Order: sequence, then structure tokens, then C-alpha cells
Amino acid sequence: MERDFGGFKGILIIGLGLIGGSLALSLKKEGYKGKIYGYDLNESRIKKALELNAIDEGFNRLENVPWNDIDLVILSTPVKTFADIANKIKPFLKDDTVVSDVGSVKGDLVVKLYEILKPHVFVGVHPIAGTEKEGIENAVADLFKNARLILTPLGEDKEKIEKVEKLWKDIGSKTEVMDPHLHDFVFASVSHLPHAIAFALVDSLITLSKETGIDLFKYPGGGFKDFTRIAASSPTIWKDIFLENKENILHTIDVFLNSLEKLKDAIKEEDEKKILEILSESREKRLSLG
Ligand SMILES: NC(=O)c1ccc[n+]([C@@H]2O[C@H](COP(=O)([O-])OP(=O)(O)OC[C@H]3O[C@@H](n4cnc5c(N)ncnc54)[C@H](O)[C@@H]3O)[C@@H](O)[C@H]2O)c1
Ligand SMILES: O=C(O)C(=O)C[C@]1(C(=O)O)C=C[C@@H](O)C=C1
Repeated sequence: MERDFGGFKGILIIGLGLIGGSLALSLKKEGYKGKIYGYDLNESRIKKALELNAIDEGFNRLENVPWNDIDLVILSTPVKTFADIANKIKPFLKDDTVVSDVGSVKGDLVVKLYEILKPHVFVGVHPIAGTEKEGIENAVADLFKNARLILTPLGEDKEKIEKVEKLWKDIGSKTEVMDPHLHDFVFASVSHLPHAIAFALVDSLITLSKETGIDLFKYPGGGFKDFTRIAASSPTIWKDIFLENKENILHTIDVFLNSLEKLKDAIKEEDEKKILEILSESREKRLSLG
């Protein structure tokens, strides 16, 4: 099929961070011929995006954006800013302009965005790719190649939804449609909980270091570093994700605490059979992931 990136002629990326920047670089690298505009509150991000040739023009005031040239807007800021941005851009949008996002939370948030933005079409998107780094200075042009991408569309405008899907397919993503609330349970489990645990694990070592006066951070080997890479992620991005997907995250944390208690009890009781059972089952599951 022809690579037309959904046929969009002008794309505005709001938030020139790791993900917005990587999307702009991917589009350029894969041969997107339309114009890419960037908007960010942080002027240094705009400057960097222009230096990297990730965008054609950059703005830090919405009034200055050439709205008549834009038929797709992609929100790529922290998720708790989305509703406010949607309200602010709505008066500027052309009738047929589509709004989409890359946020890590969908659920009630995309329902809210759909309501704010209608009659414009809003298509929720979540690329399952990223790193612990932030900002366009750390953007990666191949980030979305062969990566899973979840679409959580609402409404009936199949044509516009397919255009958004085509754009991501043309930069190499493997797309899949999911109910937005199911999405939030799934990614609370496989992404948000691991981040919460990684942050909490580092916090535990801070506490133990303070309690003992021993700087435990002098000693980590590969295990601790592998396990906690994601605790170096942006606090602002993750604060917003935790709050916006609160109920699912609270539930997954409870389940995790139960698992930890189960292991703790087996260790306390020196129940070798139980310990082996827990570790073997987990190991097998982890090995099956490759
Ligand atoms: N980092 C990941 O691994 C990852 C993966 C998939 C999806 N996401 C999602 O992508 C989105 C962006 O994350 P990121 O990692 O690129 O973050 P980032 O911190 O690298 O970039 C966010 C950018 O948004 C800008 N910004 C913040 N508030 C703004 C506002 N109100 N108006 C305009 N610009 C504003 C910041 O200046 C920054 O340049 C988030 O919604 C996040 O949940 C992140
Ligand atoms: O690899 C990482 O650093 C990531 O955290 C990427 C990751 C993930 O949890 O897998 C983080 C948030 C997203 O919304 C999607 C992907």
C-alpha cells in the first residue's frame, strides 16, 4: 500500500519532548512530505527541534500557529494537560482537522477529550515505546518501528480513524484497537505498576541509606540498575499518569503488595517449597517473554 501517512498535509505536534520529537523525526526519516509544525511552552525545545530538522516551524503561542494549514494535531504533553490544551485549541481548528494524542492513559480521559473536541474527530493513540529520558534532545527516529501501538477510537468516523492509523503504520508501528477502559487496566498492570515499583524501590534504598548512614547507592550491580532504569523517568510525566489512571494503579499496587507479602511469609516461615514454587512460576513466565 502507498505510504501516504494518512494523507495529512500539515501536522501540529503539541509538546516537543521525547515522544513528540521522536514522532517528528520518524515522519521526516520515513519521507513524510507534508509540513510538521511544533508547539511547546519551552522555547529551548523549539530551538532544538528546528536544529534537528524535526519540524519546519515552531511556536510557543497558539495564536501564531498557521491553523489553516493544519489537518492533524497530536497532543504529546503530560496527560493532565490534555483537557486544558483541547479547550484552548478548539476555537482555532478547521472543521475537518483531526485531533489525536500519544498519552499513556486513555479511559475517562479520552471520553473527556472526545466531548470537549466534538464535532471534531478525536482519535486516542498510545505508542508502546519509550525510554526513561525526556525532551526532544533524547528523541529517537526509529522509536516506533515495529513497536505496538494502541488506538482507542470513539465515534463513528471510520475514515478519519483509519487515516490516523495509516500515519502510524507508515512509520512502522504495529497497530491494534482496544477499548479505552480496558487499555487503562492493561497498561496499569504492564507499565504503570512497574514504574511505581521502580520509583518505590529506589525510595526504599534512600530510606535504608538514611537509617544506617551507609550510602547504599555506591554498591549497586547490574541487577539493581536493570530493575530501576525506569525510575530515572520524568517525574512530571509519571505523576500525571499515576493520577489520571488512579483506580487501576491502586488496584494493581494492592495485588503487587499481596504477592510481596506471599513471598515475605514464605521466607519468614523458611517454606522452601513455597519459595521455589513462587520463583519458578515467575521465572517461567518471564522466560516466555523472550
Ligand atoms: N516517555 C515515554 O516512554 C512515553 C511512551 C509513550 C507515551 N508517552 C506519553 O507521551 C506524552 C509525552 O511524554 P514525553 O516522554 O515526550 O515527555 P517529555 O517531558 O519528554 O515532553 C513533554 C513536552 O511537553 C511540553 N509541555 C508540557 N506542558 C505543556 C503545555 N501545557 N503546552 C505545551 N507544551 C507543554 C514540555 O515542555 C516538553 O517539551 C505523555 O503524555 C506520555 O504519557 C510517553
Ligand atoms: O522503556 C521505557 O523506558 C518505558 O517506560 C516505555 C513505556 C513502558 O512502560 O513500556 C512507558 C510508558 C509508555 O506509555 C509506553 C512505554
